[in-house]
Amino acid sequence: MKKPGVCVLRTDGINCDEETFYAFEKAGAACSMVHVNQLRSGEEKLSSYHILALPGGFSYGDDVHSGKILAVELTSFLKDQLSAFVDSGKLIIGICNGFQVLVRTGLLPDRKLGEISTTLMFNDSSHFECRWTNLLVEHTNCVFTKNLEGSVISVQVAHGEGKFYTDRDTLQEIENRGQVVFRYVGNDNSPTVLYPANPNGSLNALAGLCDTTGRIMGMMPHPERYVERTQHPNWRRMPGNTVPHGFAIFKNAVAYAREM
Ligand SMILES: NC(=O)CC[C@H](N)C(=O)O
Repeated sequence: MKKPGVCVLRTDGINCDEETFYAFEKAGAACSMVHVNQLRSGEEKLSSYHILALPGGFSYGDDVHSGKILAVELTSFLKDQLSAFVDSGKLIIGICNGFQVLVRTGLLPDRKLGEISTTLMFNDSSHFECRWTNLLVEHTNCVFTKNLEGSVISVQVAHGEGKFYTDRDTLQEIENRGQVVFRYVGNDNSPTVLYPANPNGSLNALAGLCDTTGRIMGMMPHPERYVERTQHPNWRRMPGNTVPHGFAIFKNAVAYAREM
């Protein structure tokens, strides 16, 4: 069976492309590193792929606002390609900087290119947060978290601008439509807005969300950093058959794409 194709999008400052590439290849996809300029020149086309992966990092050095410049490239030079990709029902995952890009294109929360209704802003702690966090996986129609619903997973965060923020009505709509996929949880496994379990102060402890189709998902934590047991600091004390928590997200995406 032909492997689903993943476009791992690169540009200046992206630094989690290699791990994202590795995670999707391990999950059974055929990945390509594609620089945004290759899409802009026509050398590469989004339509050649089943999944668009926006990796983490510091695209364009986080100048203006983290993810902003790449978001502008996507909603201007690549608007038609991106719209066609979304309308064809394909998958998009945005991890950390990639999530910041997705909210600044308007693809999240409502697939409205160019209409920004939410943001990821500076952490309440006012500094870069880089450590492991625990996330509750909510019951949603998100393709990436199938069969993970109700579980608590451990995933790393590494960001300076991770606080999810929006107006009260938009937040209520996101909640009412069941678009919140991940929430930061404390030691009692319940969602918290309290530091340090919530590393940035995100409203409603929101760590990731999807659009209403469940095919576009963005999250601040890095699942690609936990697709091998030995990536966890306690791996020596874990059973040999431990399934790394981040891996299921990539496996779900590839399984869905195989059926497309
Ligand atoms: N790891 C990342 O993708 C970081 C995203 C962004 N540069 C921030 O610091 O918030």
